[in-house]
Amino acid sequence: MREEQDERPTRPDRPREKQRGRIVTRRTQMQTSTTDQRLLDTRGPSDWVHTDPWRVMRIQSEFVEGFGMLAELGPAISVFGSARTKVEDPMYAAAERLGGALVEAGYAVITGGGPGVMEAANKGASQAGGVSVGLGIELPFEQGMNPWVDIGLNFRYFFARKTMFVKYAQGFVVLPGGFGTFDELFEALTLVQTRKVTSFPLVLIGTAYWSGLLTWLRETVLADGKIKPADLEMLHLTDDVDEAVEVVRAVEQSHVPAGGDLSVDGLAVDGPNGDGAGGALPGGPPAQGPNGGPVSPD
Ligand SMILES: C/C(=C\CNc1ncnc2c1ncn2[C@@H]1O[C@H](COP(=O)(O)O)[C@@H](O)[C@H]1O)CO
Repeated sequence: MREEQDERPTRPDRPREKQRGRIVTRRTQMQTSTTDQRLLDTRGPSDWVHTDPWRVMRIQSEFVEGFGMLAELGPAISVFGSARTKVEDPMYAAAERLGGALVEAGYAVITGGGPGVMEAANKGASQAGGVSVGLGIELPFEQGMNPWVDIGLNFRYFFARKTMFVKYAQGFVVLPGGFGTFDELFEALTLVQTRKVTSFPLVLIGTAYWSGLLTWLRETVLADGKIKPADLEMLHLTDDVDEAVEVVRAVEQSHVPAGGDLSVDGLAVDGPNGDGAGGALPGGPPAQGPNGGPVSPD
C-alpha cells in the first residue's frame, strides 16, 4: 500500500514536518507510525468501531450497496402493510393479488422483506414471474427475509432503507398496517407535499381501514389549517387492486405530478364515492396540484 504520510526533507530554516493529504504536522504532532501501520496493527483498543465516524462509514455502505443493487431495477412499486397480517386475512390475499398485478403491469415489487403483507406482495410478484425485492431491516426480534424475496438486502438503519423505497419506486401502494406502515406512508406524503418527489402516486387499499384516518385528516388536520385541501389529494383510496395498479400507471404514464389532475386517457382516477373528482376523500376537493397547478420537477 502507498504511504499517505510523507516526511518532508529537512531544511535548515524550517522544522521537520510530515504531510498527510492537506494536513501538515510538526514537532510533537508528527506521528511516527505510518497509515499502513495504524491500519494493520490490530493490537490497539477497538472502541473506535463503536464511534460515530465509523458508523458513518457503515451508513455510507448501506447507501452504496442499496444503490448498487437497485440502480438497474427498472420501474418498481413499493408495497407496504402490516407485518402481522395473517395468511387467512383478506388483506393477505389482496396483497398477493396486488404483487401479481403489478408484475403484469410491468413493475418490480419492493417490500420490507418481512412477514404479513410484505410476504404476500412478494409472493404474488415472484409467482407472476416478476422481480420480487425485499429490503429487510435488522430488528431486535429478527425474523429474516420472507421466502418469496428473490433479491434481498438487509439494512441496519431505517433511514437508509427508507431512501431505497422512495428512490427506486414509481409509487407506493399501502395496505392496512401499524406504526411501521404509517411511518412509510407519512414519510412519502411529506416528500410529495414538499415536492422532494414528484409524479409519485400514493394508493391506500382498504376503505374500511383507512377511512377513519382520512376523516380525521380532513375534519381535524385540514379544518385546523395544518394541511391544504390539495394535500389530501395525494392519497387515493380504493378496495380494488386493479384500480390501485391503474392509478399507479396513470400517474406514471402521464407524468402528472403527484397531487395533480389524474384524469388520464379517459381514466378518471376516482375516489371511493365514484364522483370522478379525482380526489381520494369522500367529499374532498377536485384534483389539482398542491398550489392549484402543476408541479415542475427539479
Ligand atoms: C413485528 C413482526 C415482524 C417484524 N418484521 C419486519 N420485517 C421487515 N419490515 C418490517 C417488519 N416490521 C415492520 N416492518 C416495516 O414496517 C412496515 C410494517 O410495520 P407495521 O407496524 O406492522 O405496520 C413494513 O412495511 C416494513 O417496511 C411480526 O411478525
